[in-house]
Order: sequence, then C-alpha cells, then structure tokens
Amino acid sequence: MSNRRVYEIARELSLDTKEVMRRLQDAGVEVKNHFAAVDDELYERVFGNGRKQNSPRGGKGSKKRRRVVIDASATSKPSRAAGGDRPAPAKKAEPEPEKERGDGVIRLEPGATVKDLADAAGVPPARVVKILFSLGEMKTQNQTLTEEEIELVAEELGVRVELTEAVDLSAPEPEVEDAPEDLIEKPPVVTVMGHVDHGKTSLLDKIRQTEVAAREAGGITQHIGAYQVESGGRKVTFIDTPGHEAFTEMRARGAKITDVVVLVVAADDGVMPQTEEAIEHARAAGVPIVVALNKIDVPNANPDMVMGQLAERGLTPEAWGGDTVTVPVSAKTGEGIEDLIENILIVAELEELKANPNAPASGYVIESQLDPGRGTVATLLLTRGTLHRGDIVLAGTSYGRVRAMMDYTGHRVEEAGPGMPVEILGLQGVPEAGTGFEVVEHERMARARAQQAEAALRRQELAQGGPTRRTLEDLLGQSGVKDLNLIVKADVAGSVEALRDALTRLSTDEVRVNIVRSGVGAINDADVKLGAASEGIVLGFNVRPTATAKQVAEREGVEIRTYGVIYQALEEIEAAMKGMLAPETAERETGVAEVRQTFRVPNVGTVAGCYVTEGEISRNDRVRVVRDGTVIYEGEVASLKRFKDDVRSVRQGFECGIGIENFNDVKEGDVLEFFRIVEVER
Ligand SMILES: Nc1nc2c(ncn2[C@@H]2O[C@H](COP(=O)(O)OP(=O)(O)OP(=O)(O)O)[C@@H](O)[C@H]2O)c(=O)[nH]1
Repeated sequence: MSNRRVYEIARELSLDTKEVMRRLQDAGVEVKNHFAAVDDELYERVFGNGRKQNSPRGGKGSKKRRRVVIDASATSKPSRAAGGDRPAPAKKAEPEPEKERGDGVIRLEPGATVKDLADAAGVPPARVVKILFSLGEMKTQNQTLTEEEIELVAEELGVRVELTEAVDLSAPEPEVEDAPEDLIEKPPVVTVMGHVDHGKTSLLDKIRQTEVAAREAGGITQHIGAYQVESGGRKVTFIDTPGHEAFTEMRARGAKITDVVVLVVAADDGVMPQTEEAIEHARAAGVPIVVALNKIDVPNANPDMVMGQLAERGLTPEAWGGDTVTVPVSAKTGEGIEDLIENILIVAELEELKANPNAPASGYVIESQLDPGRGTVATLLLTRGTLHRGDIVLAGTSYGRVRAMMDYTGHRVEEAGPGMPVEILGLQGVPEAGTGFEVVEHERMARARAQQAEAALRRQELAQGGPTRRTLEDLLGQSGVKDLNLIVKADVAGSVEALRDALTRLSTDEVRVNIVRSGVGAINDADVKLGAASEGIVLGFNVRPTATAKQVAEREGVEIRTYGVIYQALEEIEAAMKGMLAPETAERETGVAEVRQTFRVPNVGTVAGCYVTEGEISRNDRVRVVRDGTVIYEGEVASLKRFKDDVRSVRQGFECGIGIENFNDVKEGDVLEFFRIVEVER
C-alpha cells in the first residue's frame, strides 16, 4: 500500500490543496495539513471518479509532474528592452529581476530566497514565512527555498511559478565536444606519489629550484599548490602537494586533474606498501606512470633490485624491454631531473592532451584558504578555456568575480589558459580542494547556483543523519577504560613538546591519553580528518583552525579546542578526566510510543505520527527506536508536537508528532522508548 500526500494529490489532479482537504473532510476524514497522508483505498474512495474529470493533463506519471515549470529556455528569452520579437542582443545583460509576466506567472531562479519569492509575488516576506511555518517549515527572509517549498507557497498565494533553468551541479565541465580545430596542446598535470621518505617533497623542491635557477630573473616561487616548469619551450604543471592522499581526495570529489603520475621509489629502499598503493591509485584512475628512481647518489643504492621489484608489479622498465619509463634521479644532487621532465613530456605526448582555449574557463580548485587581508585565496587549475580577470567563477557553494589573478611566481596576470595554475582573489566562501569550477555569465546566476549547491549539501547531510559531534565530555563520558586521542597543534616547537609530554603524563588507569599527532602551525584539514578517523579531538595552543578545517570539523563532528596558556589546556583536560569519574549515571524510562504513520517534511526530515502507550514522554528525553525487538537507533528528540504546536510533554493515550535528531528512517510499527539519564550516588 502506498500513501499520497495531500499536496501530491492536488498536484496530480490539478486541484487546489484546500479543495483536496475539503473533499476529504466531506468524506469524513480529518486532515491536518498539506502533508497528511492518504492511503490508496481512501484515495480511490474519495477521488476515484473525479480523477478522470479533474485531470486535464491526464496520463499516468502525472503524480510526478510538477506544477513548477522548468523553463530551460528562459535565459534566451527576448529582451524586453529590445521590444517585439527581436532576439536578445548578443551581449547579454544581467537577467531581469524576477517578476510577474502579467499572466499571473512569476519567474524565479533555482535557489530563490523567501524574500525573492515574496518580492516576485508582491507580498510581504512575512507572509511567506507564515505560510512556511504553517507547513512546518521555519525559514527566515534570506534562506533559500526548495522547489517543493516554492510550489507549496505559490499555491497558497494563488500564483503560478516558473523556475528559470534547471542546473546540474554535478557537472563542472560542460558536456560539449570541442571541434578538433579548436584544440591546442595543453601542459600535462603531474602528481608525485610514493612511499614515505622516498623523496617526494625533495623531488618537487628540486624541480622547482632547477626552474628558478633556470629563469634569468630569478625570483622566488611561492606556494600556491601547483607550479609549472618549462623544457624545450613546453610546460609541465606539477601539483605541489605530494602523496596519494591529495590525489585520492581530489578523485573522490570527481576531479580528474592528473595526467601523469610520477612514482618516486628510493633506490636504496625499493617498493614499499605506499609504493604499491600509489600504483593501485594511478592504475584505478587510468593515469600513466613515470618511475623516478630516486636517491641514486646514496652508496647503497640498488637500482637493479628496485627495477626487478617494479617489473614484478607490471612496471617493467624500458631498459628491460618493458614499456615503463624509468628515470634514475637524485633529488639531492639534481642528477636526472632534466631527464625526468623530458620523459614526462614524452609520455604526455602519447596521451594527446589537448584543450580548447577559446571556451569559457572550467577546471578544478587545487587549494583554497581564507587570508585575513585578502579574503579567499584559491588556486585554480584550468582544464578548459581561458580565465580572465573580471570573470565570474562558480565553485560549488562559492562564487565571485575574479578581482586579481597571480601565476605561481606571484606575478599578476590578466588571463590564464588550459593546464595553468593560478591563484585568484574574489571568491566568497572557501571551496574545498577538488571542487570543480566554471565561469558563468551573470553574478545572479552564480549566486543562485551556489545557494542551490548549499541547499543540496544540507539535504545530503540531513539524509545522512548529519554528523554526530564528539566533544571532550562525550569521549570521556563513555564507560570502561577510555582512550583519549588528541591531535595537538601549537605555534612553536617548544610548546608542542611541552604539551605532548604534559598531556601524556595526565594518563590514569582509567583514561589513557594518546597523542595521535602533534605539530607546529595552524590546525588544518588533515588534523581534523585525523581527529575524525581516530575519534579524538584537536587541541590548539596559540593557533587557530583554518577556514576549511572549521568546515571539515563541522561536517565530521570533530571538536577543536583552542587555548592561549598551556596550563589552562592541561587543567581543562585534567578536570574533564576527573569530572567523568564523579557521578555515576543510570537510565530511567519515562514512556513508550508507537509509530502509527510517518511524514516527510522537507528540510526537517521524517516525522513520526505516534500514539503514547505508556507513561509520559517529554521533549528533553532521549529516545530509542525499537524495531522487531531490536534497538536500531538511540538519540535525542528533535521535535515534539501536538497538532501544529510544540509541546513539552505528551501523556499516555494521546497522539503526537515526533521528530528524532539525525534519524529519518523511522517506520510505521516502530516502538519508541523514552528515557532520561539520571545521576546516582557512586
Ligand atoms: N641522499 C639523498 N637523500 C634524499 C634524496 N631525496 C630525498 N632525500 C632525503 O630523504 C629524506 C626524505 O625525503 P622527503 O623529500 O621528505 O620524502 P617524502 O617522500 O616527501 O616524505 P614524506 O613527505 O614524509 O612522505 C630527506 O631526509 C631527504 O633529504 C636523494 O635523492 N638523495
């Protein structure tokens, strides 16, 4: 049996929701709001006949049909200024603000806010807020609306809405095939991978130094996440963050950036676990491998042994009749570096790496951070087209006009072509590494799409139940012997040492303090990710988290605590450790409810329509979801309502609506047990 919502029926039958509710009421059924569910039998009974007459659009699939019309042609509509039916002028002006077209239809861009809708419909924003509220949605003027919300509110207001242009956020690169004659050769993009200590960083440094030395003017290259070197008039772009972590992370976000992988293998150490992992990653991505046989200067270097190991893994060197380009190098002396670059170019040539420079620019974000003086500083790597200063860039939830653009030497540039890394200023928000970007024509469109991406992200988080935040107290509140995993960052090495030692000494029989990582510098993404992986927390002493680290912490539910004085950090951790030993706790059951129906409320999640069978349940209780005798979830009550009103508690024998924090999978027939944690004497 399937359920339809009131608004779905209205949509399906092209009726007003009020009319649907009236008919249900006439049939003796109490309906509370647009989201009330109507089962098949009731639907047939009430609307069985009317469906045919009432459905001018008829057809099956009409249940899915949206009243919101996606009008993909909207951006090319004839300009009003031009009058008549003259086509829009070639130079596109900012699109006109949303407005009524005189036929009762208003146009809105996806990602429209409450205010946008209110303005377009000519009503005060408060009216829209009120309608949303009656639908169980709490929104302020500047919050974006989902398509469904726009539709429902429009219906209440008695206006029809057309959404201009549907946007696919998942495809940063336009799906256009460039004509062969438009393509020019683009520099290969290289990522350096290999086992720890085999010399990835040294090699990248050496390559860059060689380049600096080669350039007459000298000058210092600055770290922007990528740089270029030139050989025989051709350029190679190196991603400046070594390691397969960066590579996989980018790939995980769908970024196909790397054209060639340089696999660094130390000639004195050979193939190691991370070498194998790197080989797997490169193969999985279908990226050709060039082997840099490093440290050939060390006395115990054994290139033959290493080449044998590589051959065993399908990377037979050319010298041995295979087809893997293997270049002996020394990142220390610089020997073989030129050779390596030339070989990278040869391998790249076989890949026929080409791009159209005359297209609107698109590519990927390599790095980004918030600079106190300059705002968001992002490094972009172009895969197609040419980026100009003044262009409007959209990268996931960030967007903005390119205020300034610098190449990796720090020189200002006016434009950048395919394969080139550039640092740009002007974005709002800090996009994550690996996010695709593209140039869009209008700032309004960029804003709308960024907001849409933001909303999609929030929906995703909601669907995944959101992060469960682990605080110091939570970690220490668990029973049994506890491991307190800490990531410690400080401004100077001395403090790191001091903190590490002092914190470790805090360990007791019941709580073991483990310093998972410690280091100097700001708290970055990697620190937070490690915090998440080790279920620990991050401590900062005189350092702050970067903007992206904050975002990651938020997303992953990792606590970051920052201090200015060492003893304060120690005292707090020690107090927390002791605190948890103070009272013992026990559970006290308060009530039981049965789930009789479930409702999906946009942006809120699933709400369970319940009947309280025992005791008295309260908004502040914890709740356990029991299905067929098995506890499937335990968490907090997010909302407790009687009809439309929030209530503090509901007694046995009454119905209510219950939302469960971070849990949307509640089903009809589930039993909800409510309880409270109370303190008892030890
Ligand atoms: N003799 C010699 N030493 C090298 C060479 N390349 C790197 N080293 C040394 O090897 C050590 C590790 O080099 P890194 O460049 O830090 O290695 P890595 O692979 O980047 O290491 P992680 O960043 O920790 O993964 C350093 O002490 C380097 O000085 C080389 O060609 N010859």
